[in-house]
Amino acid sequence: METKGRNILHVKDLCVRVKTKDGYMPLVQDINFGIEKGKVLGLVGESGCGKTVTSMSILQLFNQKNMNIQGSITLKGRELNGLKNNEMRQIRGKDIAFIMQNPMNAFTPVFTVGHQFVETIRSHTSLNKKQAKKLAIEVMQYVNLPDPEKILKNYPFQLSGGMLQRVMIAMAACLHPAVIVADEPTTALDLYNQLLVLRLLDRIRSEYGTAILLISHDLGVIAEMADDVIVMQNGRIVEKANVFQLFEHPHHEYTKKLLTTRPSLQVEQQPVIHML
Ligand SMILES: Nc1ncnc2c1ncn2[C@@H]1O[C@H](COP(=O)(O)OP(=O)(O)OP(=O)(O)O)[C@@H](O)[C@H]1O
Repeated sequence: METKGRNILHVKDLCVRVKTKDGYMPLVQDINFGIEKGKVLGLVGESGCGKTVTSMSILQLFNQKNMNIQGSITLKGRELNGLKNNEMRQIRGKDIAFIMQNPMNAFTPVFTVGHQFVETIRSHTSLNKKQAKKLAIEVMQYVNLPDPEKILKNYPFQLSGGMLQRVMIAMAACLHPAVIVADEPTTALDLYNQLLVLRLLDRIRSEYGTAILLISHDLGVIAEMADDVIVMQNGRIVEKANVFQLFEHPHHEYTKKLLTTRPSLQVEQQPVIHML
């Protein structure tokens, strides 16, 4: 999990501190992990343990005036930590995509889904509007979204959460990023849409070799999807292991406690969904 050479994404000694009136306060510390091409790394831990802070730091989404990020975050060997906003904008979406819990937050309410999809494609490619729209439709067909032309004409609020999440995944997938950071991508969805989204992510991983950092509090999702898992508690990694090892022989007391509350989603026991 940590051999830097094979890792597409490598995080070393990450420490994130927030500025307060009493000085800097650590939110996450000593975070070390790597993800190889085509692999899924699960990140689990209770609410507030630092999962989102870790993912936002990887994507350099924090305002550097309030947040101090130390350590190294390399994507295909390139250091991301400390890059300027305009440099990160070139990388986000193209080389590393972010899928967040609430897809509504990913879209601007005042523009149509199509406008936002096409502009995202155009900001990373030399395609003109017509070509970008064609690509958007192709990718939406790839993720089995019904009637892509109609969806593109909709505003975000006109689509269901599940539909919007799949559009966001289509947007994330269309530029074949090396890494997808998916922060609780299924939490806001009903079971049917959870399954669709997980299968889509798995398809993108297997077809494009995309590495996925999958953040979830749902150990059922992690068990289905992840190759390796890291467990966080109070801003630190307390355990790292292969998924089978973690579920069968958890070492840390906190991991054992998490596993006793294990739910929920048994993907293989669900009816087959004919979409992929
Ligand atoms: N922008 C911020 N400024 C100050 N503190 C923050 C900020 N973002 C997160 N925190 C704090 O950092 C800690 C970790 O939060 P984080 O959102 O990473 O947790 P999480 O594991 O993702 O939780 P959840 O599962 O509920 O999303 C929490 O104590 C949170 O209050």
